[in-house]
Amino acid sequence: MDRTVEILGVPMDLGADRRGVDMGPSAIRYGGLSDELDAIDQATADSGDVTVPRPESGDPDAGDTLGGKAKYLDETRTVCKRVAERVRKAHEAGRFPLVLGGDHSIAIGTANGSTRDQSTGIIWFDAHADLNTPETTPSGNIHGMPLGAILGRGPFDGKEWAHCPNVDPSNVAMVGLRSVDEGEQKYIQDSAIHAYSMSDIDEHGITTVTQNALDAVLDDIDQLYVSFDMDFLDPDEAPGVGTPVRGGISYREGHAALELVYREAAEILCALDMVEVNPILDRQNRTAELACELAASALGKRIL
Ligand SMILES: NC(=[NH2+])NCCC[C@H](N)C(=O)O
Ligand SMILES: [Mn+2]
Ligand SMILES: [Mn+2]
Repeated sequence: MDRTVEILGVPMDLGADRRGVDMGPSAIRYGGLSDELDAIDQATADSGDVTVPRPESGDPDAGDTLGGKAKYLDETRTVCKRVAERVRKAHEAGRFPLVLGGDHSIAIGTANGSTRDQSTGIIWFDAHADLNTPETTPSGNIHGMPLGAILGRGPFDGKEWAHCPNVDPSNVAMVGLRSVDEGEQKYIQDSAIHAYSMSDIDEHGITTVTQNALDAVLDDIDQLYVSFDMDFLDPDEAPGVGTPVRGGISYREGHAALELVYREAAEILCALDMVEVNPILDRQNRTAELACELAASALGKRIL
């Protein structure tokens, strides 16, 4: 793409039970992200990391919980506002933000920094729906809530740091689902959001499903934001993630999905995040290296 890609790390692990995803941005950089992007002549600028409070310095259950269960909500709000601010500045400078996680709660920041005044579609590649709220969450972990927050579900409604009014559920598609909680299932049934599970991928193949997801959201939007949770992939391929779920996407399917996103929507892509890399659970940085390769596919890398 013509725009310079601005790499922004968010060493955040307050939204997940398992520690370690805070080291994701380092592992992805170490895994060769800028080399991968150099190789496709993609200009990059690394603007370092957003400051994130350490879990040791806070109490998960202290402070605001939006009337339900939401661990480290105050800290998460602070981090997401910082991410949004940095992402907004990247847009103002004409750059394309590539946000490295960190747990998936940081997507609240990417979305809020990207959708101020443009109607935005989202493709959410993930084993999970991440549609929970403090009222529906089984865990209290905010990385299970970012899409719920962005869509203003339940107590997130109208919260300025979280809810993105320029994202309509009918312009959001989730791809790769295989672990969905009861409250999430209800929202999927009752709202206009598009949901594609692993069963859909079994039946139709990743290319058709990704194309359907794109067709479903590309109507009437100015721009497209892609959020990529590494647990979309099968744990055999991506063992270094916080919440692995068997039965996921293969190596080639991962690339095929993102190559298609680039082919169909490069012009209107506005931001990408690569999240949930947990180096502690990884095997010789394989998951982080895969995240680098996949980011390159999303940004235009081709085999031939
Ligand atoms: N971004 C993720 N890996 N999310 C996992 C969420 C797991 C579960 N649905 C929860 O809400 O706790
Ligand atoms: Mn997930
Ligand atoms: Mn996720």
